[in-house]
Amino acid sequence: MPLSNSTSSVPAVTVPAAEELLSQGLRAESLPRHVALVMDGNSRWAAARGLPPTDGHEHGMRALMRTVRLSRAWGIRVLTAFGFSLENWNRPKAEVDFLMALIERFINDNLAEFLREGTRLRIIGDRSRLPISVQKTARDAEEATRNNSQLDLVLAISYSGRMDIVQACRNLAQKVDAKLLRPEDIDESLFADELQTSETSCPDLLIRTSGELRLSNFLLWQSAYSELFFTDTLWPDFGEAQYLQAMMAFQSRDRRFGRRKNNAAL
Ligand SMILES: CC(C)=CCC/C(C)=C/CC/C(C)=C/COP(=O)(O)OP(=O)(O)O
Repeated sequence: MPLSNSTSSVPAVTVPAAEELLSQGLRAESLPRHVALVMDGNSRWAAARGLPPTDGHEHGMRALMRTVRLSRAWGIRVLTAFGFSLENWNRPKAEVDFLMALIERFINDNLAEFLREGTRLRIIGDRSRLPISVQKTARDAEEATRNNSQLDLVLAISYSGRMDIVQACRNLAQKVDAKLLRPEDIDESLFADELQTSETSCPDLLIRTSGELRLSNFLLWQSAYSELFFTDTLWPDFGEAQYLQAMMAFQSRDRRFGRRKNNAAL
């Protein structure tokens, strides 16, 4: 099942069908439902070629779209990608401006494909800090794709996991203050309902590229039981081979969620 060519500038990739996944040693029925991505290493990729960081981000955008297409073809239901952290606002203005324009271009260039292929786009993070045109582009794309159900593509932009936890606490405190809730009513489920990810399941697999071994403030609450996969590959080089490797690793893990295997007695 080769993936159809799209109208965007990103080259199409060849995507294996379920039988091909099997031939690669993957079980199609136990792929992760939700994959989270920390797309790290764009600047190092560019520096290694004597290019400015912006070139790395440009190629990083292509790698993201390759990953979106592979995810859709493999039947992964949610892909959450860390596109810009709250801390990234401290980067040089020219790089920030470039990234904002890139995010807007990513949405505009791929909206037709999202609509055609059933991808729902959602943004999490502090969108009030985004340029007005990015806010509008994001809002319009979210509205246009809201009934799509093949793949949820969640872009974390101006995002901070800690900040999301803080704003959830504030919301709950206000509800307690307004006597809509008692403190003792607050449990994990009510708390998760206040997070920006309330509509989404927690990631089964979290991938970070570029050899860094940390979460960097990404999905802190949600990654409690995510399987972590780290690769030295720099994000712009992330492609089908690396994604398959992450899937293989995921399928080799024993997910117990703190329980004893098969509830075996001592
Ligand atoms: C949402 C969207 C359209 C994104 C496309 C572009 C993209 C992948 C952006 C990620 C931005 C980012 C700060 C990456 C980390 O690379 P880095 O500059 O920190 O690289 P380094 O670790 O080598 O310094």
